[in-house]
Amino acid sequence: MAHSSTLPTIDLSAFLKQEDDEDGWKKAMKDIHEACSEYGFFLAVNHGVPLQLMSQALQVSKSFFDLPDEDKLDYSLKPAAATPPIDGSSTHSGSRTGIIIESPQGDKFEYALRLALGASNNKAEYVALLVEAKLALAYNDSQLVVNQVLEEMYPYFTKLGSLVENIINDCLGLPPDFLKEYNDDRSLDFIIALHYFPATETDNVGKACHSDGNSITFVFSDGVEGLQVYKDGEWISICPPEGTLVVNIGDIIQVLSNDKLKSAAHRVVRQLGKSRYSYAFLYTIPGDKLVEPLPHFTVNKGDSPKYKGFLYKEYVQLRVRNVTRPQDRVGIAHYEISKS
Ligand SMILES: O=C(O)CCC(=O)C(=O)O
Ligand SMILES: [Fe+2]
Repeated sequence: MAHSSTLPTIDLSAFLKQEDDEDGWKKAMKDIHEACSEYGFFLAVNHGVPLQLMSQALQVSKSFFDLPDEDKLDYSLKPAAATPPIDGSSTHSGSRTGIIIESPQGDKFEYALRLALGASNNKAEYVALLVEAKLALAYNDSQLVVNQVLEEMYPYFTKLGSLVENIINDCLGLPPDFLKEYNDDRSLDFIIALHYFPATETDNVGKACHSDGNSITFVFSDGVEGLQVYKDGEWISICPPEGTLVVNIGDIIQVLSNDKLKSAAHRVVRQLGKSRYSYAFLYTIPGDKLVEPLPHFTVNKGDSPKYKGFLYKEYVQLRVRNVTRPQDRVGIAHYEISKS
């Protein structure tokens, strides 16, 4: 297993090529299992997303975020106009307005809007877009350029999400297609283009320490460092080479697997004098799914569940409800069953 910035780098080509490569396949499975149990993160190469598309996406993102704020805010949905926030308070984080290019239609959208606002409460601006809502967009020139690239990227990431989910299914020893059948609706997956501002002398928080609330996340960035993963009391800086994807397990998989796989804490630290651009693709599950430790990892093995069950949408709402009060933010520990 190669290590880059101490995170394992895994070659996914064995899963993507036509001809059989049983050895490559077995090795990658073993490496992914180890990485996801130990770090909750790995780096992926030969992942099937065209490298040229990834670099084009970063270019497009830079030109979009370079627009004057007034122009960008024209594309922003005002959250207050969308719906009253869940707890009656403002969902705006205060420091910057999230830039959401979206069409305000239906629950799914509003849910995703809150999700996106909640996910980025720090010194970054971002464009978030639901995979399935893209067709409802009213295009204009500036949106078009971002959207074209996003649209082109979706099928690759959706395919990759399903591939990695399947690998995880097999790593966990679940019945074939178990996770695929559980996670059978792609409409809440979304992609975020992020722009982190340069750090100041007094503030370098780009994204505060968090674990991802979804199922699996894929991130790529412009080579400026910033992402850090927490492991054994230390922060590991991750700066993957261009074209490499950062893949991480989210809270859902951690709960389903009763902690067999890890949803690791991570953060983004801004650099002095440098902007940083990244994209995150969030593979989620439908909001009405019950998330609880599966019997395969509890009763069937004589182990106690480590979490109470919950509906995914309830968890999302809890996560974003206190976006203005970081001290009240809720993470997966909220559902932990205490050991005493
Ligand atoms: O920008 C990054 O590198 C990571 C973003 C992230 O952690 C997230 O969107 O959850
Ligand atoms: Fe994250």
